Amino acid sequence: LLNVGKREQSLPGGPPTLPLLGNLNVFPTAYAHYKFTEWAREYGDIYSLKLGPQTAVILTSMQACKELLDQQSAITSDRPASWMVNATSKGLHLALTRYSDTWRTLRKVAHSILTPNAVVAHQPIQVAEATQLMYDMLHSPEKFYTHIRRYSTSVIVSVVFGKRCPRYETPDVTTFFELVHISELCFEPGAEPPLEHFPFLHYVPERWARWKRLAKALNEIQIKMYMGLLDECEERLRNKQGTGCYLENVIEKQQEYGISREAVAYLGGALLEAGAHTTSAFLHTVIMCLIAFPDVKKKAQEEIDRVVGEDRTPRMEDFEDMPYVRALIKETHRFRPVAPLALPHALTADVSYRGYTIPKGTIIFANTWGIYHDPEIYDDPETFKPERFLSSEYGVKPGVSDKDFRHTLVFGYGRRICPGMHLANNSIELNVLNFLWAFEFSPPTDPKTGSYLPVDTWAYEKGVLPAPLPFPCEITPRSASKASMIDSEYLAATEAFSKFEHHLCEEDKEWLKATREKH
Ligand code: HEM
Repeated sequence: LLNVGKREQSLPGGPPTLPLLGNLNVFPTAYAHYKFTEWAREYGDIYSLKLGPQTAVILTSMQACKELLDQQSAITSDRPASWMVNATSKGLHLALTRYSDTWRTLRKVAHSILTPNAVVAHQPIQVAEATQLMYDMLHSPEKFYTHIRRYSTSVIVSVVFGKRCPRYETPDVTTFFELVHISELCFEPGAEPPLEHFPFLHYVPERWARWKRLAKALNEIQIKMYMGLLDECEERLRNKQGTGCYLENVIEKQQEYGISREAVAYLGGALLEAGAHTTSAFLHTVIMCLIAFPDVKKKAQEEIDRVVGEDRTPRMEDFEDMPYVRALIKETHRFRPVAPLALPHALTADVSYRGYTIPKGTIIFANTWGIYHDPEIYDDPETFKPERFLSSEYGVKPGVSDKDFRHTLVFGYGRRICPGMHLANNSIELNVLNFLWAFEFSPPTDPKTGSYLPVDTWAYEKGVLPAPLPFPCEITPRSASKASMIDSEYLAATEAFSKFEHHLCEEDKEWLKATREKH
């Protein structure tokens, strides 16, 4: 017991520890990336924390992340042992499950739809949904925040489960965001006590154990939603109304893949959970930056006006001709990374690194936020400046080596790197082009003075994947001809939508009929 909480000699240094607790008394329970970054400036790019008997190591340089997580990925690709993960998804959640045969199978199956080539097949529905997003923002701009959430959910539910969500009020969307909320509570650092180390906690009755109640609530909602969507896929296949969606393909090859029906449902659910909230959080941040930094918006709009002009809507191919818009997207990832600490990795064997011995079972946090906000690497890192990515490939300041950098840093590390990044990039590129082409974005004005109100670019949710908190924004079409083009393109998208509309509820069908008849 005397040694519990004490930092072993072989570990990298870190904040002073207390007996038994280690650093638990100072471990941040919200916005952990800020505190981890503050400690990195004091203890260096690799330091350790003791969470009772558990060790965690925090990496805050590209060199350490590359050498440990990318190059030694055979032993650094586990996830931390978690009672919560088992209780909520029986270890079948691709993003959270341990590095095991189950993970390998799920990852292989997921990979088959998410390669750069495979995602091309899903572009028509992505383009159609992005058109609806413009349509929604045109007709009810005050609800832009939820329109974006609807978009990102509908794209993944269509691609994965073959069913779209035309409204934010569509039951699948509201259920999903309820699920995301409970899930954030379940997986916040500190939500679950160290059950592996203090097994007696397993016996705490549910009414006193918040973690047990949260797990139960999450599990119930996941099972109901994912199994329901799987049932609908099977019904469409039986009725020969297949959409070509991902789960329909998996169901047909289920025996070949050797995975259970429950695992198929959880795989779909994991893709939805990992893909929808991340994409919408990024798009919200883009809009926040456009209103907070009007000079950037102006330059990006000048570029899109030059390349696309007034007479047509943007196309994916236009992106290649827009270096400034590309730089804007890279700077948004740097300025407010969607996953500031990626997802935690864990070691399946002891690792020797820079003279330290880091034991098997250690949790590794890659501090993407700390890397992207390091003043030794980026000139004025707290300023939003896409130009930095025009003057150097990775945006680093002159004289700094960028040999360890890669553009996929925001998507994580090693064997756990995000398998959905190509699908995500298509959504990001398409919508950023559409936003800049179609709309004028500005902060609300003070009714007394008429001047713009300040935008708080720090107002983010708590959690592992913090999204901007809802914020006010004035959105108007850039011209009347663009507004009417958006209406007609929305109508033209009806065909691309139709095969994903078999299982819509009555309210959705009525809403669609009404909006289509209007034009
Ligand atoms: C802006 C959008 C996105 C960002 C920034 C993002 C970022 C990330 C990050 C940082 C990780 C953790 C990697 C690690 O552990 O090192 C991750 C994992 C994952 N992402 Fe994404 N992601 C995005 C969109 C998507 C989409 C659209 C999908 C699916 C359709 C997806 C599916 C997954 C899955 C399944 C994992 C878990 C992989 C595993 O543990 O093996 N993500 N993502």
